Amino acid sequence: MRACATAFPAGWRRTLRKAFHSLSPPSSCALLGPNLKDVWNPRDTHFSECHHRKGSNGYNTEIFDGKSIAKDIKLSVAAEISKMKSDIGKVPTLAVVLVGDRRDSHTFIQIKKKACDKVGIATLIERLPESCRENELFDVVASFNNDPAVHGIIVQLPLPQHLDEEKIINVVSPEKDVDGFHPLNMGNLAIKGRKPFFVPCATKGCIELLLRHGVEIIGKRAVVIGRSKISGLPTSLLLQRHHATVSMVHAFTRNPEQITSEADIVIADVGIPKMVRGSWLKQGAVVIDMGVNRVKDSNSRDFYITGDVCFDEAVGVASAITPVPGGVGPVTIAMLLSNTLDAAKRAFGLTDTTGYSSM
Ligand SMILES: NC(=O)C1=CN([C@@H]2O[C@H](COP(=O)(O)OP(=O)(O)OC[C@H]3O[C@@H](n4cnc5c(N)ncnc54)[C@H](OP(=O)(O)O)[C@@H]3O)[C@@H](O)[C@H]2O)C=CC1
Ligand SMILES: Nc1nc(=O)c2c([nH]1)NC[C@@H]1CN(c3ccc(C(=O)N[C@@H](CCC(=O)O)C(=O)O)cc3)C=[N+]21
Repeated sequence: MRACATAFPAGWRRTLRKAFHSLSPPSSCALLGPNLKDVWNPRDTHFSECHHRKGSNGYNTEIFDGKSIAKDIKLSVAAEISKMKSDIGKVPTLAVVLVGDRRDSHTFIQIKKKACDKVGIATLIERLPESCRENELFDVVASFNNDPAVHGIIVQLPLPQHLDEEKIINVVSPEKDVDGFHPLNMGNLAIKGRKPFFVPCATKGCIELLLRHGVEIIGKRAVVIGRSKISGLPTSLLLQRHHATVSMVHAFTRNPEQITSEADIVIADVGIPKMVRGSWLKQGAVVIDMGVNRVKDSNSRDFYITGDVCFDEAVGVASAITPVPGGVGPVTIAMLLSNTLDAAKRAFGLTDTTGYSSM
């Protein structure tokens, strides 16, 4: 803590100290319920409609529909916000910080803003130039931390190279950290029995897809390919809290296909288009493809979106797979809305949660 704090200016040290003192949610934290189980059951779990595709071997693969699950979650978030508005005259507010001009980041922010507008979440978007100094970014985050009218804060990643991502994530108030990237939230996710304020949205999206389709996780072998803080690492942590036996594959893993081919559940979060081949999968495995990669079409000047898994090869081998687009992505956005609603409920002293934020 001391080594970390000395790197910040005086005002920031105060903010940090305040954040660290108010951090650890008590184990009886009402938001997450007094007797948190390590298995997270979304309140409205119901099994989604099935779509199938037949492989060349005649084996059917179920295609999980992320869009319809996202729609369902958004409807229940919108209904709660509408009730909140009529009961107390307030709505949740999400603050978004966007640094630089990355096209993909602008697209993601547009998607998030549109989704917020639809369910009644107010947004404040702060755009900073690519060249902005670390202190300017700290100041923006601090002003959102200190503003009681702001309930959730996200700093869109990746940041330009000269900015230290970890330092900036550290100063987002953990109670407003709807991305769930703050080390306190990540640490509490890692430790059995502890309750993070928020779980990262893509991770929740991934587990929600499994639960809604009745995929058994307890005791299963799961492999997560990728260990980023945005999705690979927290997804492995949440899977272990659901009692899966989890292996991690990363850039230094030798023979990844040997590990994936023994897994009941394969989660790909690498950022390499179609890296996971059909031959990497066990017959009957459930595959969650978190990759969202923009690839140039060889026949035109257009780009198309594809996942980390070779979808056509996986059909006929996997028992189920998420498509890209239309799989984890839309559920991730829905989870951001749900986390923001929960942040506002906490701030307003409304303890009932949507059931999507806790475990
Ligand atoms: N659907 C959604 O909601 C979301 C989708 N994404 C998508 O997920 C993908 C990954 O994004 P992100 O996690 O931010 O990426 P990062 O670049 O932060 O992380 C990539 C991870 O993949 C690992 N990796 C890289 N090359 C290999 C390889 N050859 N074999 C095995 N592992 C490898 C890296 O390992 P190492 O740690 O050793 O470097 C690293 O852990 C992207 O396509 C992104 O768009 C991301 C977030 C949300
Ligand atoms: N602070 C922060 N939080 C994040 O959660 C975060 C981030 N930074 N940086 C980038 C990654 C990526 N990510 C995605 C979210 C939704 C879709 C999504 O909606 N995908 C659609 C397609 C989107 C499109 O058309 O481009 C789909 O898969 O169907 C994808 C990727 C969140 N991330």
